[in-house]
Amino acid sequence: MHSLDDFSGLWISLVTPFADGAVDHPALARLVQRLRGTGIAGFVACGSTGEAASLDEAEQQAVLDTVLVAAQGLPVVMGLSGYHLPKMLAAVKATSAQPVAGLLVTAPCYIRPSQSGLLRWFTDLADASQVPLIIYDIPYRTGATLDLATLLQLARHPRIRAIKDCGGDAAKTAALVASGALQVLTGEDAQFFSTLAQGGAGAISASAHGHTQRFVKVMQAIAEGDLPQARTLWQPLLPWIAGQFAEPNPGPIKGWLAHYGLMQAELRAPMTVASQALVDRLVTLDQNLPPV
Ligand SMILES: O=C(O)C1=N[C@H](C(=O)O)C[C@H](O)C1
Repeated sequence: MHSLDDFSGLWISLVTPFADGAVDHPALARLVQRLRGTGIAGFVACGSTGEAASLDEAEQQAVLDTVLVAAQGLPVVMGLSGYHLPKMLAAVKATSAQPVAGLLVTAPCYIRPSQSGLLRWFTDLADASQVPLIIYDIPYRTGATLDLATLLQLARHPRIRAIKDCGGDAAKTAALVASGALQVLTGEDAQFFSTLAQGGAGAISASAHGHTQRFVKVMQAIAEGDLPQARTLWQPLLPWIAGQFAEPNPGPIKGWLAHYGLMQAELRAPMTVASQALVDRLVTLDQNLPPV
């Protein structure tokens, strides 16, 4: 699967399993194989949920290789983040030459550029890429806020197609969806329903590693205009989603996956495993969910 025009649907922002300090490639491949037939649109490798910040370049490439093989043709988007423009340009060039559907790219973290600096950053990266870019708007991680006007200007670039919206600004989300300029994918799992109901294109989600078919069915019900059915499926999931972010992501989802024997609950420092109390709470919530 190569470059994609349409990023709509549910994308799983994959965790990176570890075993004894190393990337656990067999567990990663099993996870992808387990999820690929659930009705999702595709996978994101090396997002924030994938602990990309703790992987060196060779490990990131190896994760991408494993996901591309295991996905068996389902689209794969690669996460890229940094604050050194020449290094980012090199990473964009090298990664976009591979069979990825797109790149998920953050604003530069820590340095807090102006809006014109952000415009330049994303334009330079999009110019260097052979595949579309999804702007990963996450000011609470990067320290940089992208204004609506900046995003609308970026949307004019032929290779900037979508936004992963963690902007925390409901008015900006609504205006972006209404503009039709970019496909809006929520990156805040609790806003899955509201983004889709407003006409957003989908989600890039960490928590949808679990109860994936329920997420997909909510999406389908909204697309069919069946809001009562969508609400019935969605509302019982909310405490579970809140639990997934009650401690730093991806500790809870890794703990939950480990509880079901799908991988080890291992993170790289300074990220930490979820508390046993939280994992127990998530498992109890699983048991109380009505069937889909
Ligand atoms: O890695 C991601 O993509 C996601 N990251 C968010 C975060 O910053 O923790 C959460 C979202 O579900 C997906």
